[in-house]
Amino acid sequence: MRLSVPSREGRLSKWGQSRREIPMTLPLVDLSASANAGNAIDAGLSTYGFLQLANIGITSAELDEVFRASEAFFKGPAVIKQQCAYRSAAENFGYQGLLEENLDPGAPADLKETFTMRNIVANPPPRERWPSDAFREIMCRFYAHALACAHDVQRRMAVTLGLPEDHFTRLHSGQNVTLRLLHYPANAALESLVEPDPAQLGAGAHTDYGFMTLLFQHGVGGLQVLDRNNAWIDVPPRDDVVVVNSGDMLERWTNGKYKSTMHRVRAKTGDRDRLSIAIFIDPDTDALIEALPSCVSSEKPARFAPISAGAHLQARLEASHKGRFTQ
Ligand SMILES: O=C(O)CCC(=O)C(=O)O
Ligand SMILES: [Fe+2]
Repeated sequence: MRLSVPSREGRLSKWGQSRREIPMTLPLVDLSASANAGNAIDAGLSTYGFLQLANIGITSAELDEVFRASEAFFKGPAVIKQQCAYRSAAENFGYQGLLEENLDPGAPADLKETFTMRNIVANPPPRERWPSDAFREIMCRFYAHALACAHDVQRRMAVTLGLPEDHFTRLHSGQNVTLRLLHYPANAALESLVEPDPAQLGAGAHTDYGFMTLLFQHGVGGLQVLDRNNAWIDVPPRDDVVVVNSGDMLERWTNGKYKSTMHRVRAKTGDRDRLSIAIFIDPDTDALIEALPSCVSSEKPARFAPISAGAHLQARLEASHKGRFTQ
């Protein structure tokens, strides 16, 4: 089954109407300090679809190790990148180079390169698809820990929504949970490789596809979130927080209560490359996403038709590939 992807204009105007103004600083929720973190997460995702979480359980040493491996890979030889090349949306694993993805399918291709890793603990691709054994071990360890931390957040969210604690975790085994390293080269590097279109972005405007995304930035900014006045608000990098945003499926699950907010990454114009790490917490393929009874009432009838998570993810990934990967 293929799902249609709304046009860029349609999506922009839809979010333009439903979102609140985004403050200069996103809400910050400290998981270790607040017994009511679930309520604060609920407030942030209902109001903005974005927030910052502190003390999620991942240490700066762990993050540094992943960022170091990421930097070494992206700086490394093209032959290794090609050995790990991305093959298909169905597999959702491997290296994509500059201009190989359009997160906004209606805009020029993204000025970034990525290494994507779906379901790598339960079902890792063979050894020869990885840059090295050490890289694979670092990524698998980080993936497992990040998923455990995300499950902790999901348990708090379920309780706040009046659901059994495991309501979301049991549908997020890892089958579609995806770790992604992203590299946005600075201008100098870009100019030597491609001729940038002035309208071209690091990552085109988009909403995320799944339940939620955890995003670690690393000193160099560029992430922007669209507010209801159609202004792009910078999300400055902080080493001590993870940015969390709700995706399309969580918006549907909560009947629009939690927003799947449009965001993008500016093209790098400074002299420093940007690195980020995203973990897409996406539901298992057979999960049926339909509005939670507690989010539907006579005043708020169900706004979205039920969908299968797998079909939605596949359709959005394929739209961003524009026929580049056909295997
Ligand atoms: O790299 C970033 O800061 C954001 C990337 C992003 O939004 C995505 O890959 O969905
Ligand atoms: Fe995103």
